[in-house]
Amino acid sequence: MTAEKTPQIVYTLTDEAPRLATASLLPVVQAFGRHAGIDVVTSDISVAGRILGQFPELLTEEQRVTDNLAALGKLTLKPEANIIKLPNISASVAQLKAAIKELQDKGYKIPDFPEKPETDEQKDIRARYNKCIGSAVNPVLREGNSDRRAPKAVKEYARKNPHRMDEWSQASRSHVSHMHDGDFYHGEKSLTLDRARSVKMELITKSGKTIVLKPKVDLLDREVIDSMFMSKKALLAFYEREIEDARKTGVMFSLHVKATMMKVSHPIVFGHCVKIFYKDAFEKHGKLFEELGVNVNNGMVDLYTKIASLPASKQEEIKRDLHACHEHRPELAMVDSAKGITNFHSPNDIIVDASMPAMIRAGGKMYGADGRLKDVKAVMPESTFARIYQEIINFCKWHGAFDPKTMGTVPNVGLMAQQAEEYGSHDKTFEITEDGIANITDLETGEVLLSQNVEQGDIWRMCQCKDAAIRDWVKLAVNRARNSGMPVVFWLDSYRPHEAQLIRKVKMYLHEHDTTGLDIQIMSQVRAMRYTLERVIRGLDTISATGNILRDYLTDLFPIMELGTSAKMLSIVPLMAGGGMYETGAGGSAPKHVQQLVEENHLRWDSLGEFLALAVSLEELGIKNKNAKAKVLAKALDAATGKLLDNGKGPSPKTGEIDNRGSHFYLTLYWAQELAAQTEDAELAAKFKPLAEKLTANEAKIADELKAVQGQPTDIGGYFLPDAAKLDKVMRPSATFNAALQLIA
Ligand SMILES: NC(=O)C1=CN([C@@H]2O[C@H](COP(=O)(O)OP(=O)(O)OC[C@H]3O[C@@H](n4cnc5c(N)ncnc54)[C@H](OP(=O)(O)O)[C@@H]3O)[C@@H](O)[C@H]2O)C=CC1
Ligand SMILES: O=C(O)CCC(=O)C(=O)O
Ligand SMILES: [Mg+2]
Repeated sequence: MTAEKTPQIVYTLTDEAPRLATASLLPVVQAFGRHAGIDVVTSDISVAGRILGQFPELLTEEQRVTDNLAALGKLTLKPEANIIKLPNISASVAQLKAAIKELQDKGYKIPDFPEKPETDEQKDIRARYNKCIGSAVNPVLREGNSDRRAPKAVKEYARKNPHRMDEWSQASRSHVSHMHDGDFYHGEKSLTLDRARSVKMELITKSGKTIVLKPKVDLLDREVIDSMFMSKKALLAFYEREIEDARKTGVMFSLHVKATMMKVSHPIVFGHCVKIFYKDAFEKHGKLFEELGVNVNNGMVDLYTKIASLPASKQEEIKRDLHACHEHRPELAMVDSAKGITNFHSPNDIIVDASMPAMIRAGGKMYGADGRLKDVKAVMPESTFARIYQEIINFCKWHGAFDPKTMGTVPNVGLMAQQAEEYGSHDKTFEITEDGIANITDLETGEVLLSQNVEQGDIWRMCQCKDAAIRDWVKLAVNRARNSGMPVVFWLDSYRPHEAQLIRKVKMYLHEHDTTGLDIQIMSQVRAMRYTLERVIRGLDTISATGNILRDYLTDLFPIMELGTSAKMLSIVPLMAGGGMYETGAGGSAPKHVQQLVEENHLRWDSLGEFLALAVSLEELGIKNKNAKAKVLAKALDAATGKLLDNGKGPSPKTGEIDNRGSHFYLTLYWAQELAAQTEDAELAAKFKPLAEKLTANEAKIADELKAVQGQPTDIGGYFLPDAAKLDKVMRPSATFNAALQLIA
């Protein structure tokens, strides 16, 4: 991004499949945009780029990259912001280490990841790397609340071309297990501030020490703050019970967390489960594991990597002992049964928002080690949100699988602005070192605002939610209700202290709007799910207005049921400062897709989310800058996207059939045809006519050129930092298509 010129649309360069797709789509977008006087500039916020941005002093002049994320974060606070944000990796420690290794191998002199930082220098390095772990991008850029929905054309397409849904049986034994006490829900305390205050978080230990965990947090007037903890004792007892229950009853065991977004608490929650499951082996080898620095909060992959340095016989012994644990444990659900990757391999492999819908779509089943689909106990320790999944499972058992041909749609209006709720909790989450009292205390007056009795090992955290963010969220929900004609349900549980505070604010802020004729209700999550599903099967639509976690969970869950994937969602973040961020889809960066490209030169990534986001971005830009050409581009793009869906020109997962590049070609063809045919702007029509003609005449030839490259391995020169020239060559393999694009260059 250049500082001297104000970019009009910022297109982010991210990771994995979306990064690859960008190499093919962006040149088209830039070429089209130019004719409306729009500069489409890029901003690299990939995990590799973010790592390099942390160590400018260790890099050569050419290697150095600017801190694009910080710059983009600032841009979101300006009214002219117009950002297209593609999904990016929220890195686990294992992924981060792999990225560091790749960069080092490429000659970037960045330091190793310090496992156990001791010196000040190591601590500094670790602190910089910590900024690149987990969900590090989204909370910075999402300076607005979230509006995610399936556009009408997409929903219609799904109704006409329903995806596969596996059957549900009433005899299914699949279920969700969550804690009934001792979790974050159970002991939560919450209040709304009476004025701006600065607070500290401190632990007064039983032995009389005062440990300041967070010296200062500045809070705004009317902000909601929460203090909550998860009891380690209760969590371990819960795991013991559920593991044993799965064994006794003969269902598979699976664990589901969101370790990327809850990047401090959930890895700990995950690690405890692994240690309990393999308790005997951990008891026997615990000391050795400690010496090796094994940390299964990062998954069993960490253990296997670290023991690889041991003599072969010792490794064998450990593996035998781990294996022996399986004899008195239930069968474990697999992430990849062909490769022997279990549910415990890495916390990032079992991200709730993606893993639970996949299980529900598969008739409540997951894969076992033998590659067969089986009933499963889905363990999600935190009760707050786990219950919605049990409710939808109950519903499927009773009513059978959803029917994409007839089911209604469930758009979401999600609270996430200004680091709302869990997003802002990472630097306020602590693993308690000693029994004591955990206080949130006013720095000036010494008043203890919220207090909890905690024990060693408990996870204590504070969440915040700013008043302005809540007010904006209510406004967005009302606007969406008005514009769509759909009822809105706020999924809020009055028994949960944080949400009781929100309910008061929602009721208050609803009065700021004209809600005549609108159907707006507030229900606890379980009731809201039931109510919504009763409508869904009757073909009725219902907007869910939720907090941050359910925003994430529901915007994968419903799209996956309705459309087969969350890639087809329109995902808008109206920024509170007046700008817009247009996210693409609601899912992730599909690492499996990269593997297929490298092995078979086929990219199955569907850029529909990008097409939808781009159309809204262009339209907004047209409205704000009074740029009529941008509006024409937007309208033509929407029409082209509709045509692409109607003609079935989305990518196929199968090598040898149309892939991502093929679908980009068809989008370009239809977009050019629409522009050539429209009558609103004669100049644009004249400009795009030759391109439309050329592409139309060469359709078969280009489609063949794009298919011909498939079926053999290819090289993009890296995983986290692909080689730009190689990427360009792989992602733009049709000479005829590339030459045609020159017509509008
Ligand atoms: N907004 C963001 O930045 C987000 C980032 N992430 C990050 O993405 C990474 C991977 O997450 P994971 O949980 O595996 O989820 P993904 O959404 O990347 O993958 C799950 C599956 O969804 C399908 N899918 C998702 N998007 C598309 C698309 N555009 N086209 C076609 N299929 C698609 C694919 O299924 P199939 O191939 O079977 O068809 C894919 O294997 C993590 O690092 C995670 O943190 C996750 C969510 C949002
Ligand atoms: O920030 C992340 O890691 C993922 C966010 C996500 O899954 C979503 O926004 O749907
Ligand atoms: Mg998500």
